Amino acid sequence: MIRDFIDREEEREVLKKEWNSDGARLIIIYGRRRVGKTRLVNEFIKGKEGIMFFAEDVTVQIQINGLKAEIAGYLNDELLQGLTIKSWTELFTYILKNPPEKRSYLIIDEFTYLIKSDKSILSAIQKAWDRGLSDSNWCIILSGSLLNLMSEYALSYTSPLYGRRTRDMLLKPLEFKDAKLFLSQNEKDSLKTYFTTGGVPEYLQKASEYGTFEEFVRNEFFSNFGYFYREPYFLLSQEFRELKTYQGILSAIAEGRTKPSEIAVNCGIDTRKIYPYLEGLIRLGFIEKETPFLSSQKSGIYIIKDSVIDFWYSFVSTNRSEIERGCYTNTDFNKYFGKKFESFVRNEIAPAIFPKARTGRWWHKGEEIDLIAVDDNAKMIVFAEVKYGTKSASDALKILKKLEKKSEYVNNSTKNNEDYIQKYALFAGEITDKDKIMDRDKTKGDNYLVYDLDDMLKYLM
Ligand SMILES: Nc1ncnc2c1ncn2[C@@H]1O[C@H](COP(=O)(O)OP(=O)(O)OP(=O)(O)O)[C@@H](O)[C@H]1O
Repeated sequence: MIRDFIDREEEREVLKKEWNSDGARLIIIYGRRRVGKTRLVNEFIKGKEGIMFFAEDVTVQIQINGLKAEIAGYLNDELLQGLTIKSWTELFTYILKNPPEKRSYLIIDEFTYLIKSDKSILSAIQKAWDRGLSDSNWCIILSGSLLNLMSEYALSYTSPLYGRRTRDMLLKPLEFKDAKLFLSQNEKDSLKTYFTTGGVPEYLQKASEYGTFEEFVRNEFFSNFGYFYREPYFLLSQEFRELKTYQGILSAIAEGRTKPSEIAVNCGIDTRKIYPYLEGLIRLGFIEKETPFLSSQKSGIYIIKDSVIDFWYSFVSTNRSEIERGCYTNTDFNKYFGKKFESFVRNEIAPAIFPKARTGRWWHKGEEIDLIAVDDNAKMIVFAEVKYGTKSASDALKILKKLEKKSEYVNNSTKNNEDYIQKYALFAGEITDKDKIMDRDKTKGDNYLVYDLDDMLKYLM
């Protein structure tokens, strides 16, 4: 079933503007596998004319013949149909000399398969572009999911396409407010599913087949035949050759070893040599480097950003023999959800509640604050604690008082917030008798802020 197209309004707007601009356009769309690049392009071309070419991992000559046939068909060009074309330069020279009369799209999906077979396609496009293709009616879109190849050959400063492309677009996974539209689970289960799949449309589609989170992970992660059982292997093996090192890195981080030196030990390599591997995983969007907010500290820790990778390395990779035997029965994911809930609040809820603030996590010498939001215009700083579970009003008050005390460390270590209004917030999954909180300590007025999941989700509407 093809479901209704969800969100991507900004991206569609950008593509529309490109289409309506004068002259040829050269757009590069990239993003992780399954994120929706092909679907976005398919939505964009509705009601327009042109060529959509799906590149395959085959020989160069087959790739050239394939694109040639598509172009000849679209331009109704029998001469081109009969020509023997042996190189990308020949084909793009032909395209340059025979432009379409009206605005037309030329989309190459999985462009990285062409780069992989023969890098001369890049200079062939560049030369044609410089010799006049840039004045034609073509709106060219090159889309790719092998992110290391896209970064190195299509996007970098040294790429022949650099300076020619009119737009590049990194397609990111959807945020929760859109991701949940795929699912028919209740709000809590939808959030758990989101913490497991991230906002990757194809994964959400898979999850939409299940009414509960529990049913979904049991069938699709913790089963030999599940969709996700081998997915991380597939994703990594498409991008890298030294699979063992990358797997070692992801296992180490999932187990909480987040410093480069700890990760390197886990992989059995020298700390200095770990950085290129970490960079490769950052390019894929699988991990990210985090440094403490409001600090000049450059060295940071590495955390897993991609939820499927995180969940898989947290639960599947370490329990494979039980899963293979069909007897894995874990249902306690609270520690994992706690971690994901924190980043969800930092990345999606805090920007919705404090849209003008800079936000981040702070830590220093064993002390940690889950979220700090600094609004320089309003001269306000909000310190926040994030708790996934259920808290009572009296727990909440204790947490907020402790947080207020802890915030002094930040003031002491950064020494620049003295004249800012300071507020203290608790974000919790559920808060029983929430209304009592303000009554407990009238002196605090609205400097104490409390949000449960229902409050938070209202900000996403
Ligand atoms: N915004 C969206 N709304 C609804 N469904 C979507 C959306 N984006 C993608 N999908 C669906 O998710 C699935 C994966 O999308 P798509 O094939 O476009 O991803 P892709 O990035 O091109 O993947 P790959 O790089 O692996 O080829 C498809 O079934 C598609 O219809």
